[in-house]
Amino acid sequence: MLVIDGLAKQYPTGDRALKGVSLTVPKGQIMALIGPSGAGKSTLIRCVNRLVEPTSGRVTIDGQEITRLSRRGLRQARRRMGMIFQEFALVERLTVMENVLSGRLGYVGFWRSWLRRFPAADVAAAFTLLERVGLAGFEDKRADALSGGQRQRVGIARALLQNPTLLLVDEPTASLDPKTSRQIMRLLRELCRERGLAAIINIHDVALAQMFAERIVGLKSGEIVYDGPADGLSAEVLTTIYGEEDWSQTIRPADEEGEDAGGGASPHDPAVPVDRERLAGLT
Ligand SMILES: Nc1ncnc2c1ncn2[C@@H]1O[C@H](COP(=O)(O)OP(=O)(O)OP(=O)(O)O)[C@@H](O)[C@H]1O
Repeated sequence: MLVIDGLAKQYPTGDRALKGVSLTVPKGQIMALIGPSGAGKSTLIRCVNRLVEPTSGRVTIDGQEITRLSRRGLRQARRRMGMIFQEFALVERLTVMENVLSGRLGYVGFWRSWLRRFPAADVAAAFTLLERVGLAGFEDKRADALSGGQRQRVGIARALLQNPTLLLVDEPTASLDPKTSRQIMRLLRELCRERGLAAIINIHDVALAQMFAERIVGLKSGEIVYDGPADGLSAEVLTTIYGEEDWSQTIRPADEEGEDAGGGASPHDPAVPVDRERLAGLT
């Protein structure tokens, strides 16, 4: 369980990005964070794992106060927080498998990771995860040869290989087409359910947030102005969050008809033969 209590962030420029945000995200809950540009969504997500240092307030995960940890303690605690970014943050010239295994860097020692020699169990777990995210057969493909949706799947597999209890997801669909965006959101929801993972997803697309998150938190100017169920997002609430607008086209019923429920890789993506022997060299 994640508990955020009175979190505030003032950047050195004077910008007050967060003004005392408090919320609790229970195990297994998917929470979408919405709000206009500059509302503080990214700052909030980054304060949870202290990529951005909060000015004041507390962040606690499963009883451990993250905001009090030393650098070393923080490094260990970050293993439990899987981070998934908009821009995928893959190492382009490395293979899919190598990118996924980099999720274990917080666990294996420096020399092992530098030499990219990972325990056999990690490699086996990475194979299983790649299969789960629909990328079986892509292990040996270079990251820069993948489509946006495939890259995001690699990012998800990498985050899950950490064995996190919480996912921090920053605009996962910002550079994806609408169908791929749905597939990625569905995959995230399924994985959270399967693993009892909590997730905070910073997302601009209100309809997608409504469709895939059970809880929506609306931020405006560093403060929570809505915290409730997805179907509570009325035109009035959206006006409070974003300002006056015609919201009738934005608010959609949570229907997913006509979607591909498999979440697998596109049939147009040629499968790549897996060189298991070469990958065995990583162990
Ligand atoms: N590194 C920084 N230095 C100074 N100010 C910053 C920094 N990062 C963010 N801010 C400011 O903090 C406020 C919140 O920014 P943040 O990026 O968290 O908002 P956001 O809701 O994620 O926006 P967007 O949806 O556009 O990504 C903004 O006023 C922004 O200008």
